[in-house]
Amino acid sequence: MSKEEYAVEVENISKIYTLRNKNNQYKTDKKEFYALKDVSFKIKKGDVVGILGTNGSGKSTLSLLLSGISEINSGTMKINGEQALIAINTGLNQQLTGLENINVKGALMGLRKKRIQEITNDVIDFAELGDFLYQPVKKYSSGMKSRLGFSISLALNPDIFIVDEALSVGDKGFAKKCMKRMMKLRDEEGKTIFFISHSLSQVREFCKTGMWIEGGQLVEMGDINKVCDDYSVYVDKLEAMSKKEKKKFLDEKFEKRLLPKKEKKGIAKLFG
Ligand SMILES: Nc1ncnc2c1ncn2[C@@H]1O[C@H](COP(=O)(O)OP(=O)(O)OP(=O)(O)O)[C@@H](O)[C@H]1O
Repeated sequence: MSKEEYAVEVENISKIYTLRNKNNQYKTDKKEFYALKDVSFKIKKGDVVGILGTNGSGKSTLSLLLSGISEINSGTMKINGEQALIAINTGLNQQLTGLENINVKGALMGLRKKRIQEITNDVIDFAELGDFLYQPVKKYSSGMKSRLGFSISLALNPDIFIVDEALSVGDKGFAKKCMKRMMKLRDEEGKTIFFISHSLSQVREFCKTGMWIEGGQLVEMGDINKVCDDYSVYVDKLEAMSKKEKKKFLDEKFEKRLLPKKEKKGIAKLFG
């Protein structure tokens, strides 16, 4: 591991996505909005961060940025160490078998044959997929893909793990085994872990720091229990609203995420 105190330092990062308008597919009718806007934080090495937020708030967008799969539109991001994303639908080539996927990933990372063999042995041992490792991934169930993806990321042994709802599709036994392994990463190996889950009890139990993202912005960061408490109050408030009130509230919130025309021109200039 490198000497820096922080595993991740991000300052004012934004991610912009384009939305197509209803009934119209012309370019001029596209809307741009902030999936994330001006998010800043620093995470110390060895911290275990639970990312909370309602549907569409920007959690997965952040996980893709942190893992380097997606690029920021503005701001700065410094990642000190190797990182790996563990998510339901990323990183596996559907046409290749489980074993071929391991080889391709290892080769892309420039690993030696011996290291790839070690990783393969670890995956065979942890994923418990048996003969399915010789089948193309497209023949896997979603739970089996999650087993393979999780096992590959574990075997690669990065400094920073980003876990995005990966456990939600696995069976109970495998989810339990993964949690146990992740606790070991946390307690004995001092890894930095970002953990996205809609299960507040799981997040409270596993994480030290809470990060609440809402409407693409960082609302609160701090002690996990405090952030979970405040987030629960918000969710309860939202649930207590009538359907109409809720729609109005969410629409207004979304309006705030749209890029104003003036700003849009500036961004277009900067990023082509
Ligand atoms: N590739 C994309 N193109 C356009 N919009 C996108 C894309 N990916 C996500 N979005 C939008 O960006 C916003 C943030 O999505 P994101 O997936 O980060 O939310 P989330 O907090 O992970 O939600 P959930 O809890 O439902 O998984 C949403 O409005 C989503 O529709």
